[in-house]
Amino acid sequence: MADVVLVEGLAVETVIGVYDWEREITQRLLVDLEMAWDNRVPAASDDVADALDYAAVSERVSQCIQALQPQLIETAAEAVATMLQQDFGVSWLRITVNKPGAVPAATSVGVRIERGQR
Ligand SMILES: Nc1nc2c(c(=O)[nH]1)N=C([C@H](O)[C@@H](O)CO)CN2
Repeated sequence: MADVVLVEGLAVETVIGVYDWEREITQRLLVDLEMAWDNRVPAASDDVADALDYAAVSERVSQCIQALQPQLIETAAEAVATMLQQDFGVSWLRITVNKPGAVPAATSVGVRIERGQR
């Protein structure tokens, strides 16, 4: 399946980080998602119930990370992947989690993972 649903630059304000000072503040993560979905079905029905609802996905991704308050962005990415596969039935996904403020000399740092089969 070549079709995907995209979420790009989803800003998530959360407690995240390894160091003690990071546990006392919130920081911004930017999340990009590519999720396999057969978009021919919602295109034919014109019904959001047949679509992978990017608004619902975005809300759940934010909730997932904010509830977890992980130390590592790797942990955030893995938790989001598991949630999307289990709760939304996404068979394949690519997730990028950026932490733009983490390394002042870099525009951003982040991780990217792929899970499932296309
Ligand atoms: N691969 C990673 N390296 C680091 C992470 C991380 O989440 N993944 N986190 C930190 C600190 O929390 C850092 O962001 C503080 O500036 C260091 N390295």
